[in-house]
Amino acid sequence: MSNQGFKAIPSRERGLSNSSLLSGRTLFSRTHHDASVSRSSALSENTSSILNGYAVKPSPLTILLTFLASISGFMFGYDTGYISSVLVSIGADLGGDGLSLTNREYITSATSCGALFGAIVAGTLADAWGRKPAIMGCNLLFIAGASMQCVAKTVHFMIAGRLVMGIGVGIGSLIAPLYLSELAPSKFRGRMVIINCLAITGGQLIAYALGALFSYLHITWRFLVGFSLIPSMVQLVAFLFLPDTPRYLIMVGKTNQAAEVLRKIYLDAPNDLIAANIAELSSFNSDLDLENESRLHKIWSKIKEIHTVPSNLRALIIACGLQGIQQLTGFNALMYFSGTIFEMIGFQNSIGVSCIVAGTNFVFTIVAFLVIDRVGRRRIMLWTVPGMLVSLLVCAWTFSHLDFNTDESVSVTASRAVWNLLTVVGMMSFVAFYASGLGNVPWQQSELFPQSVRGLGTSYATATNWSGSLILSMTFLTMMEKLTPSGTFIFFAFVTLASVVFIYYCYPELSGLELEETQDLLTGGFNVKKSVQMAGERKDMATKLASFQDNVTLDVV
Ligand SMILES: O[C@H]1[C@H](O)[C@@H](O)[C@H](O)[C@@H](O)[C@H]1O
Repeated sequence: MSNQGFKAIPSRERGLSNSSLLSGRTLFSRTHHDASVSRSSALSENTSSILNGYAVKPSPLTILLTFLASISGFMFGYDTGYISSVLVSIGADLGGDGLSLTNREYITSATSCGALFGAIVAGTLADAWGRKPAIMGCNLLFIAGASMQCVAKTVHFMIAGRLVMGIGVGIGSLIAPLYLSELAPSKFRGRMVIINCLAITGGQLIAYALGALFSYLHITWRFLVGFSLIPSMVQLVAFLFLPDTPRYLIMVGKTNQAAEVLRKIYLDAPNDLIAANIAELSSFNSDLDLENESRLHKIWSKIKEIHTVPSNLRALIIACGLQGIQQLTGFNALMYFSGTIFEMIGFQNSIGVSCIVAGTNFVFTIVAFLVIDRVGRRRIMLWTVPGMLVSLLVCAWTFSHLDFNTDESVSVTASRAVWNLLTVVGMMSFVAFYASGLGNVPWQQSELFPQSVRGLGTSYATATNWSGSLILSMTFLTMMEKLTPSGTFIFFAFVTLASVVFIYYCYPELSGLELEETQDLLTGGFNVKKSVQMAGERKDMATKLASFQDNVTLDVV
């Protein structure tokens, strides 16, 4: 097939934004006279939206890529999830009389430290090598890290294995949602990224459940770690045969390959439309302007671009803000320490109770999956984050009626049982509200940034996430001791209140927007009101298009 129709032209030669949208549109309408096209172009804004109309349901390739890319999410969840039961079962396997508290802390936080480092470099790697090689690179790190842990005989070697695996987790936590966002037709984008979140929470649940099962059956923890080798090998081998995202391929000028992938995503779309779409996407590609620059110069230009272009800076504030509040509102404290908390208030089976937290998290991620593209990111957040706030206050209140005496076995009186039950209900409702919104929406981060700084921007945001997770895991138990459990949960409630204000004023509705349209929206302000109005218009347009298609089908019949 000829490359002529969609030769990538540097943006400076063509002019950006609206004019480029026009060029794609005009090229398309000039070259295509199909009836279905003129009806779409009458209703749509750019070729991506027109293409979107052809994605009635996700194509087989889209489904395959979504599930295979989400293995990275599974690894993220499984690797952060199995450690709590491994720590309990290691005993003296790493030498000495068993693990000291400090060693436990080092082994646990090595993964978060590695992940923080991985997140910082991941965006730049993804831009330099491509999304697909970055996914394969993190598989190699998973495999190396897990193998090191399986054979570890000393604490130091175990920590090194956790660190190597952590770097893979950090890179994977950025690349999988980035890969999915760049691949997805915009009407499925939210759900496709949430499938990766389902894999994270599912991985955590499976790790907890297997941990409980293995310790019950007295199976060595090394098998629990070794199990993680299977999904990483599957993903590594599968990606040898799978493509990179069309947007990345266009970014590096491989337009023929991009066309091939687009054809498999939008099965019924005419070739001219795909050519026009590639021409349009190329016009957003400022990387072509830097074609002859050194790699270091390119990186520096991107760093400058993300801080000095106001719309990029706003995107950065939103992405880092959401990732920061995802962690600092305290969810992972429950994920990592719910067993400890429940033990403190007199529950016997702490691993079982931790499964309840992980299970609720997983189930409500399914709820988010079902509603995100229909209800919208902003609306979900404005409904669920206040719910988290109320649940945290309930927990603070019930904690104040409980005696946190870890040394004595507490006899369970009737009134204590009621407070215990209320505490569990408060925590489960906190987790449910979290998982329906804040647990997932921040991972839609890629849609905030334009192609040229998408890798870098998501690196900042993912690094914020891992820093928050590290801070929380290092301070939570101390906070419980110094501020009291009620005080700690009131602190989280304050952070949650501030988050509601942040979301209300700074987070526009991005559902249904093409990735290239976000930059326009964030120009001149956060434009929250305008975004809500545009979301309404897009919904109307989708309804009109659907009824138009129905009528055309009826006419044809
Ligand atoms: O989105 C995920 C998910 O909510 C996980 O359950 C949590 O452990 C992660 O920190 C978070 O990033």
